[in-house]
Amino acid sequence: MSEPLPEAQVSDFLLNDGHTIPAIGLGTSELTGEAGVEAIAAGISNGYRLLDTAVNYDNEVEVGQAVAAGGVEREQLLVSNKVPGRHHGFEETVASTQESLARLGLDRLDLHLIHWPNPSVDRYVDTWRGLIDAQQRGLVRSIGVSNFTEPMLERLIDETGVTPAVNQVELHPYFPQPELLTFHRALGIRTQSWAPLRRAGSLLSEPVIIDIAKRHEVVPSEVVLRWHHELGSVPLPKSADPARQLLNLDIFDFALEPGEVEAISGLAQGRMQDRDPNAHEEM
Ligand SMILES: NC(=O)C1=CN([C@@H]2O[C@H](COP(=O)(O)OP(=O)(O)OC[C@H]3O[C@@H](n4cnc5c(N)ncnc54)[C@H](OP(=O)(O)O)[C@@H]3O)[C@@H](O)[C@H]2O)C=CC1
Ligand SMILES: O=C(O)C(=O)[C@@H](O)[C@H](O)C(=O)CO
Repeated sequence: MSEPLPEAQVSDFLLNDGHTIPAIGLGTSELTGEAGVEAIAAGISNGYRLLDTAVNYDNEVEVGQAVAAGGVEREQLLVSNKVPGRHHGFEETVASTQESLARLGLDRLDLHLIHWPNPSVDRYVDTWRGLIDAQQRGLVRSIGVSNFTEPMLERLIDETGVTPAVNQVELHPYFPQPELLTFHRALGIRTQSWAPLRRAGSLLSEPVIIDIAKRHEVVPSEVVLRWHHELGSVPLPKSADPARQLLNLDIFDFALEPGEVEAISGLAQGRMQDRDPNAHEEM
């Protein structure tokens, strides 16, 4: 097993609720079974202190086992989960959170998100009230959302008075979402990036990214993940491979010039797939 990074190399961001969050996390979708436990435990050993999961990843048990076996104090780890669409509703959300804690073998989630707004169902405000209640009961430390648009965020705040700490959204150089990030900054909402490497397809072969990587003597994936950091977002790269997990963590010993950040954002071409939250819904 590779040597874990010194703690100092994974900096933290402040959330609007006064808590902090690591500046990078390990995405865990598709990390299931024994191999999933090993990959997530390797991530913890390699230095990840934020684990991103979801009820719908069917790996809460594996995440819990990795946390138990990862060799790091529980208080040093942030476990982040997501409420699925089929559990939307006030009572349903509280019950869902308690069931998740049982599967994870934890007494608290550090961050809990509404996974998708599902606007046609129109229960995301009730679900948000459920997360507020779960937080007040001490079941969850920080609460947030995922795949929410500006109007949806405004509605949550107008109707409940509670601003999400986080909005986790599809974000990568092909889909830089500058307006949404500006909106988040104005409201003090921390952005998290899902698919931050856009699943490591053509993005890592883009000439502009290769050139910037050569200039900084790093590799393209490090440039892309540093781009997220420069934008103030928390990328959640998923990797089952311990060497690539370590590589993805190694983004805190160089910085991109503003012109480089702008050039990378200039690769914008659209969403990765039909995941517009105004239309795409998941139960
Ligand atoms: N809130 C939401 O609706 C969503 C949340 N998410 C979250 O975001 C996480 C990350 O998103 P995901 O869709 O997995 O996509 P990513 O952009 O993280 O890409 C993951 C893919 O890239 C490969 N990879 C990882 N690191 C490298 C590297 N350094 N060089 C080359 N290839 C690499 C991985 O392969 P390998 O494992 O072999 O390294 C994997 O195939 C998810 O795991 C999940 O936690 C994702 C989608 C939606
Ligand atoms: O992985 C997640 O969290 C999801 O919500 C997925 O369903 C995601 O939207 C997806 O399917 C990406 O291909």
